[in-house]
Amino acid sequence: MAKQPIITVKNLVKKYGDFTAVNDISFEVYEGEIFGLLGPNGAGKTTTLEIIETLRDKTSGEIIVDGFSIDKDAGSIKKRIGVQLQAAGYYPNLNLSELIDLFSGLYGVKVTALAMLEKVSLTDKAKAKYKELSGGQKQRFSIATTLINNPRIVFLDEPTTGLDPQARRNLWDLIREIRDNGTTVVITTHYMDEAEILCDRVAFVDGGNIIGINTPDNFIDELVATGFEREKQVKKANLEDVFINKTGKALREE
Ligand SMILES: Nc1ncnc2c1ncn2[C@@H]1O[C@H](COP(=O)(O)OP(=O)(O)OP(=O)(O)O)[C@@H](O)[C@H]1O
Repeated sequence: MAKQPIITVKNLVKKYGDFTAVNDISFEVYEGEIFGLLGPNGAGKTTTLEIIETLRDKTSGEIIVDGFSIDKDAGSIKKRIGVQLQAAGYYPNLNLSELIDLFSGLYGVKVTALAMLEKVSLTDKAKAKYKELSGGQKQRFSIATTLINNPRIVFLDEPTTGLDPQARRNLWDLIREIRDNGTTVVITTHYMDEAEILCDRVAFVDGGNIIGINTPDNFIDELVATGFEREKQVKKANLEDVFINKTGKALREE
């Protein structure tokens, strides 16, 4: 079946004064995939995401999200996407359940707070405040808030930064589940192991340019075909394998 683009970015440019942060990039995200934007600090990933999310103005270019043009119909795009809020948006006196109720009210949709928390395995924290959560729980809660309006696409900006190996794996499972339930996922990450395992396709961004888009497998095969060979790994496991082996796969956040 032909892949259907759900996001089309054409010749996107973003300048901050004289500085060009995004330099005429074009790419498509296909419906139902996990698409990764990878690149060093300052490459332009967050700027690109926030323009697609309608949170930042572009300098020029064209963006279509789920059939809607960002120039003509940003409101329809907002309704169809899920975006992680900055932690500052989580009113400190409300518990998780109350926060979900508040957000669903703002979106004008009816959801059951416990059902949303169930999706991210946080029902036992329904009465807890955001600040009382561990790093992994905070990320899971933040992902739950992106799902409230039953979006067609969710955007996750470095969702696993700072998490321990168990929480990271748990979040990968959650992100795959979101994709398998029919929601397209756009993610940024600095972890290449994560992108290789999780993303269906990735784009490398550097200095405001896209320097390649492909599946992780094809990228690796292309490099190997040039004669590249990684230094031989003499050991069959690494320290992370030891960590997981000794501490188990279960989440340690209670
Ligand atoms: N509001 C702004 N005003 C001026 N320059 C900005 C602004 N926002 C971002 N930039 C610059 O644009 C460039 C791209 O920033 P951006 O945050 O998009 O990078 P990034 O790829 O997401 O980086 P990171 O991996 O560090 O999050 C950087 O050089 C940054 O300093």
